[in-house]
This record gives sequence, structure tokens and C-alpha cells, in this order.
Amino acid sequence: TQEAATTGTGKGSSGETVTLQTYQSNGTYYLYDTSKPMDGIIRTYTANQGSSLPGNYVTDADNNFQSSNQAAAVDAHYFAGLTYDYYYDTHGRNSYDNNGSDLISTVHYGSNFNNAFWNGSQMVYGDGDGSTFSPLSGSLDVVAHELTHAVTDTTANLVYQDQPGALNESMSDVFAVIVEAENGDFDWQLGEDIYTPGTPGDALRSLENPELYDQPSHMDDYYNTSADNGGVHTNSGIPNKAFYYIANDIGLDKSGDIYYRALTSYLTSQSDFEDARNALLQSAEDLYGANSTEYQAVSDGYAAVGIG
Ligand SMILES: O=C(O)[C@H](CCc1ccccc1)CC1(C(=O)N[C@@H](Cc2c[nH]c3ccccc23)C(=O)O)CCCC1
Ligand SMILES: [Ca+2]
Ligand SMILES: [Zn+2]
Repeated sequence: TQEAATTGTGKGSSGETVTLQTYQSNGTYYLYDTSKPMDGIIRTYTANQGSSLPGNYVTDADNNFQSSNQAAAVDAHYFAGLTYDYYYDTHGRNSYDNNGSDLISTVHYGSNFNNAFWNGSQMVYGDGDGSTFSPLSGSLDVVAHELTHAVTDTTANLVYQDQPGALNESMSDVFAVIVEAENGDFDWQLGEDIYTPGTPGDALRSLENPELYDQPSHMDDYYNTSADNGGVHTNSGIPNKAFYYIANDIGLDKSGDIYYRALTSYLTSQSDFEDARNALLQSAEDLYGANSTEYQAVSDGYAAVGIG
């Protein structure tokens, strides 16, 4: 059979044309990227509105994935590549497990499914119902959020419950902001590109102002609930706000290095917000010294949200 790695093009949900790393076999082109270092492979599927995973490969006859029903797959494939590049180029991490595991994404999951998730093995994206959400792979911060769950699961492995769970959530929001910024699209919001397509300017969450979307930004307002694994998507506002203060002080690059070191070297499955402060302080000391402005920024940021 005739086979080769190829470079194609595609149109994402934003309408922009992007370059895609594809694979050609017997005249059919696949969203199958073998171009990453140490042969990290990125492969993208469609569930065709079903729920069996991973579903079917997304293919095209002429290596130009430009039809509207391919846009969600183009985004998932392209944004997974950008997120792979961030972790490899910035932190030397080869895929989410630092062992070159494939990045598998499935789009068109379910019917009008208003959500996305990492299921322990792959990323999964719903199409949204068109009013609350448009297809959820259409936002780089959402893709980076999901892939960072995989990084967390293979490192700190923060339990998805209560404070460790809110910290897990916050780590995904933190690196979502950083990955978007690294790609020239900096903002403090999460999901702005896919949330309520009819309402410009809003988002799912704000790290600058968590209260905008009903999240606390201080320990005094910690939300005790049994819902959502102890409010992991609500209480993440507190560590998210701490990150906002820290990154505003010392910048996203240094913050990213401190957060990556804390996530991969110090945090463990039951770490709570206090443990996060200590892990981030230790990481800042390791990287910049105990009397550094970076160390002080972490201390100030956590104090400002009522921790430490
Ligand atoms: O990765 C996560 O933390 C979220 C995973 C949610 C999920 C978990 C297990 C099975 C299905 C879905 C997905 C995202 C999330 O934050 N979801 C929130 C907000 C949300 C999205 N769609 C919703 C529909 C109803 C209520 C809340 C939501 C949630 O599930 O709470 C992350 C970025 C965007 C979507
Ligand atoms: Ca964003
Ligand atoms: Zn999450």
C-alpha cells in the first residue's frame, strides 16, 4: 500500500485556515499527526453524534479539511498540537505522560452535548446545543484545560473532590490561560470562544474576576456543597484568583515554570489549598531563591485569597 505523512489544510470553527499534519494511506487523508518529537502521535476521531469512543477517523479525499462538519475536528487536532508543543517546548514534557503517549481526541460526541471531558485515556468534545455552547473543541483554552487534566492525572494525581479537586480544576484553567497566551491569544477567561455564541464577551469562567460567573475568589466564600464533587468548578475560583495575582506580579512565563514544578514535583493526590501554597513557595524558592520577588509574589497572591 502507498502511505506517507502529509501536510494538509483545514478550516476551524473560527473560519480561519490552518496547516494540519495529516497522513495519507491509499489515497485517503487522515487527521493523524506523526510530526511530533519522539513520535508523539496526535489522532482525531468523530463519534458521529454517538457515544462510542474513539469512533471513526476523520478523513478527507483531498487533504483540505474545509467542510463545516470537519471544523470541530480541525480545531481539536490543531489545538491538541499546540498544547503538545507548549508542554514539550516549555517544559520538555513529551505528551501528557512524558512518555510520548498518543493524544487522542473525539469530536461530535453525543447529541447537542454541552460539555467536554478527559475520560482517563482521551479528550472528548460535544457539539453544544448551539445556544449555551458551540462545539467545545473550538476554544484552545478548553483543549488545553482537558489535556492538562491528563498531565495532572499522571503527576500530582489530585483527587477530583473538594479542595484537591478544585486545585485540579484550577491547574487546568491556569495552563489553559498560559497555552492561549503562548499562542498570541491572552485573556483571563475560560471558554470565551465557545460559550453562548449569541452573547459576545462572556465566558464560562474568569480568573481575573471569578465572581463574574458565580465563583468565590476568597477562602471566606468557600462554597461547601456535595454537588460537582464538592464544587470543584466553583471553588477553583480561589486558586484561580491567586494565580491571577501572581501572574500579574511576575508574568505568565515565570508563573508557568513555578506552577509546572509544583504540579510535577510537590503536589500529591490529597493536596489542599494550603499545600498548594507551600508547593508553589518551595518551587519559587527552588527556581528563584527564598528572598526573590517571585517567592514574595506567591506569598502575596495566596495571602490575598485568604490562604497562608
Ligand atoms: O474538564 C472539565 O472540568 C469539565 C468536565 C465535565 C464532565 C466530567 C465528566 C463527564 C462529563 C463532563 C468540562 C469543562 C467544564 O468546566 N465544565 C463545567 C462547566 C459546564 C460546562 N458545561 C456545562 C453544562 C451544565 C453545567 C455546567 C457545565 C462543568 O462540567 O461543571 C472544562 C472546560 C469547559 C468544559
Ligand atoms: Ca481564554
Ligand atoms: Zn476540568
